[in-house]
Amino acid sequence: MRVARQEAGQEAGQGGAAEVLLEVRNLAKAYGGRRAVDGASFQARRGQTVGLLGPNGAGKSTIVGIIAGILDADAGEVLVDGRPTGTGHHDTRRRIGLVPQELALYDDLSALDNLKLFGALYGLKGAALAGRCGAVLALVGLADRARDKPATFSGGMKRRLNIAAALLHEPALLILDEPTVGIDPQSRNAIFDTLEALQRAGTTLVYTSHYMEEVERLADHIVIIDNGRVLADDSPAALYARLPARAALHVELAGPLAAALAAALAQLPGVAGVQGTGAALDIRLQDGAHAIAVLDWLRERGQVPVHFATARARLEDVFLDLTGRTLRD
Ligand SMILES: Nc1ncnc2c1ncn2[C@@H]1O[C@H](COP(=O)(O)OP(=O)(O)OP(=O)(O)O)[C@@H](O)[C@H]1O
Repeated sequence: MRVARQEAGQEAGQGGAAEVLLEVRNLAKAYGGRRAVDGASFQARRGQTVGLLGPNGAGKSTIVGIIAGILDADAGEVLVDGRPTGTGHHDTRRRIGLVPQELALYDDLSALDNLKLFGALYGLKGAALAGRCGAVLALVGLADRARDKPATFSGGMKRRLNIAAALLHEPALLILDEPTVGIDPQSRNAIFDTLEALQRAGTTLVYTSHYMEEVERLADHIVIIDNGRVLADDSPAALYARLPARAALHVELAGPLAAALAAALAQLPGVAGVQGTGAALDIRLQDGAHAIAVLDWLRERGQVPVHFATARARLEDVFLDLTGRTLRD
């Protein structure tokens, strides 16, 4: 998959490093007095998948709305292929497809007629429109449901139809705003299959999510957003390398741990942090070897775990380290 994406960049004539397709510079937007986006900058190279990761309210939808030209920024600019997007720049906007969080489908029309309607809005007609409708339905795995109405679809199937609609005009950049929220695992996998096919074809993707595991699976670059600001902008491997805690120990005790013991636990050598209250604790460790010493320390104080498990650190912990909060509080 990565090889195919590199080739897509090379076809664009850039040799090893693909050229920048999307450039977001110092975006800012406030609603009333509240800053939703506060000086956010990042790039997507051609053929790359950028994961925009942040908790609810971080500003992701506002950023992608500005990129897609459906919201105006207070400051900053968005360039696609070096040219501005936004009001009055229809040619550039045509290079972008947006799959919004809110579904935009007509329940009374068949899946195919929905697509014909969206395609007509992009100026497609006749055989070209029919061909694109067939191609995008096949890509999202809904070819056999073309004549059915979205009213009869599951939430995940509706979302796949929404992705199909955003692809009709063959955008170079596809933006997906939390496309898997509230859908069944089967549709989630179907969406990932579709996105991986698009990656192989060289489409640049911007994927917003508050699920690190999704971003980690799909993205070759991760931009972490909180309070409208970019906190980190790196490859998954580089983000892993930053983690001060490389392992985690989950412990369930017979009863709640006294506050004084919890405080002492957090100070033990090799312990990078303790989360959780009561009997269930998540202890972050500089490396997995410290788990034995921590378990011994607890046992010596009469705190024998009823259950424990160790795990390697997750990329999600990068957010915790940056903000002191989890992605999903
Ligand atoms: N139309 C609006 N009017 C007022 N405030 C808004 C509006 N849209 C967003 N906000 C606020 O701006 C901030 C950023 O919201 P945004 O929807 O961009 O975040 P998000 O990261 O996409 O979150 P979510 O995952 O919940 O959609 C939040 O504080 C939100 O309440």
